[in-house]
Amino acid sequence: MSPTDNPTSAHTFQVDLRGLVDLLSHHLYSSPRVYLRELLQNAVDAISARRALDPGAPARITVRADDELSVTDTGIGLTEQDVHTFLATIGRSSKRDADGRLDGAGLARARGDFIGQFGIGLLACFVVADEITVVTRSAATPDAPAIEWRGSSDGSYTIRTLPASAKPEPGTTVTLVPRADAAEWTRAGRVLALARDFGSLLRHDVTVVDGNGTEHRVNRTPPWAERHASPLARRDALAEYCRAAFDFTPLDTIELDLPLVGLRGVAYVLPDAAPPSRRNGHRVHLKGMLLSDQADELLPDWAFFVRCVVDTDGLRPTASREGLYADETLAAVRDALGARIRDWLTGLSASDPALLHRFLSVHHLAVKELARYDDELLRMMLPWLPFETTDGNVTLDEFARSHPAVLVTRTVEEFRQVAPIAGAAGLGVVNGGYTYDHDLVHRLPEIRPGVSVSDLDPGTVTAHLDTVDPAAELAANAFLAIAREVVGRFDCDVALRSFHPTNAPALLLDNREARHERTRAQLADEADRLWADILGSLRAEAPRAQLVLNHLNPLVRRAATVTSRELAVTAVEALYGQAVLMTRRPLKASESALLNRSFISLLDHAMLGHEAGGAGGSNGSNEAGGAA
Ligand SMILES: Nc1ncnc2c1ncn2[C@@H]1O[C@H](COP(=O)(O)OP(=O)(O)OP(=O)(O)O)[C@@H](O)[C@H]1O
Repeated sequence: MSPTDNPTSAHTFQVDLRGLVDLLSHHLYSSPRVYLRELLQNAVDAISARRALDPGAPARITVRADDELSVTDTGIGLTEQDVHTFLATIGRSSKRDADGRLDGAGLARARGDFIGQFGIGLLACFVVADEITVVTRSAATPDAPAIEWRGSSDGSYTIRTLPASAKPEPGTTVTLVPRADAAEWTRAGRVLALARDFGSLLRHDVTVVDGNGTEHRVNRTPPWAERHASPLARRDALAEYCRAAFDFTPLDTIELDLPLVGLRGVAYVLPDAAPPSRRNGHRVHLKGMLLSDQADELLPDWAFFVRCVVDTDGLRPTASREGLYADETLAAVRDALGARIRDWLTGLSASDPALLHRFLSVHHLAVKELARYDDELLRMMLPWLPFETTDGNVTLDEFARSHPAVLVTRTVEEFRQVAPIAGAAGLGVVNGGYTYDHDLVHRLPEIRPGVSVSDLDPGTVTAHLDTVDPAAELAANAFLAIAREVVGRFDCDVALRSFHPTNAPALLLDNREARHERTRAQLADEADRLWADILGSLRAEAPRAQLVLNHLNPLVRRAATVTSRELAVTAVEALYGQAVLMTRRPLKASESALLNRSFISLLDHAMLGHEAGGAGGSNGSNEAGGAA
């Protein structure tokens, strides 16, 4: 059989409109409410098209909400041919060039002048109504008659010519009668709220007329596009807009202006701490029409502390028109807005440090968390973040100016114990015990190359404490020997130094590595052969802990001259025990036993002394005893 015996025939796709509307309403649009946005948008586009021909043409949109809903515009209108070509052909739009392609000049034109571009918007009306009526008269072809088109959700439509008197002026009225299950979307109150939400920044007059004939103005010029009597009045007007749109009073307002994409608006700084995980919805308007109030892709993630409202001509909507299309333009806009907010932050340090501090007092934890992963933010903010230091609560920059060798503790306890003494000895210590702080302080040299940062270790502190004079050291020698013997059992050295505050008798310098090394060594001693070898091979020369006795402290001076060995041992145990307690680290069993023992001995000694004193004698008998 030859191919000609079986001829091919051409067919056209059939579209099941009900299926398409179902698809749109369940999968493309988030809610039936979008029907009003599509109607307003078509009206705006029609006015833009008419004004391109006649710049003085009227520009009014009137929404009537009664038993039925209608939207009337003074736009370009349609001829019968236009109705067949554009209105009744799904996917066809007058807002692209004749070739109708979604690229090249046609798309550029659609994006430049109009909000719509896909040719599916009108279908959104079928989400709330089974029939749409369009009465229209063309402004481009003034002698063309007025046309009435009735489209049904089953895919059929009728068209008829009307007498000129039925529509004396050019423009279009779209009317729909809601289905019973969708009536709530076309009630006057709801329509006004929707119109204000979607259309508050539309650039042509929009009015909603309710069932009583009362007119409600929908849109206004945004405060950033208005002139104000003074910068303060401008700021107030912007803040007022924030209260109305977002329901909070901003800490500050940052004006946004990117002429290349026709974008203007404001970033509002949140007055309360927001977890960075909570992404802020920004309000994005496209040629005045609200595209989304949840657009989180407009700003870089780190800018979680602002909420924006912007109106732009240059960004693309997705087909649902509820989000921004992710293209290079959006990426460039995000970078540019990020740069603007960063400029605000850095500018604040010079122009309004008080505000910067207010900002950081609210957002510093979140800023710190992000700065660990975001190098840019780290560079920008680290010098400004408040840290607890031996100079009080200061920024790292301030701190590093007086202490180019920054020391940082690993725990809050270490800081509490060492800071007063290290501070008095002229050392600069930062509390690295709070979440993120230790990591962040260590990154300071990346942005301040002259600064060094190291973890606080016992040797550094001891080296900065004043040595005592040799004669005093010699006089205390016997006591120090007993002290070394007692605390040596805890892998601890003893040193005698002079330091402030004088009411601190002793300081236990101990760091985590040293503690871990000692625990490991202890395990090695207790372990069986195999494990002892393995643990032994890991042995490192870790610094021992150090008990530094304060020669300026009267109690220590007295203890150093005690002649009774027993009392000297008790004194060392008590001093060591108290110093361990001051570190606030958990006590080992042997340390608890030592504390108990020293407490009981001291009590015993005090009572003995009391009795001896009460009997008129001395406590010399005890000093003579001596054996431990
Ligand atoms: N109020 C109106 N005045 C004049 N023409 C209109 C009006 N409403 C719709 N049209 C015509 O009908 C066409 C289809 O409208 P529809 O809303 O379906 O798509 P669109 O606005 O072109 O694109 P989109 O799907 O992106 O909204 C429009 O391109 C326009 O030519």
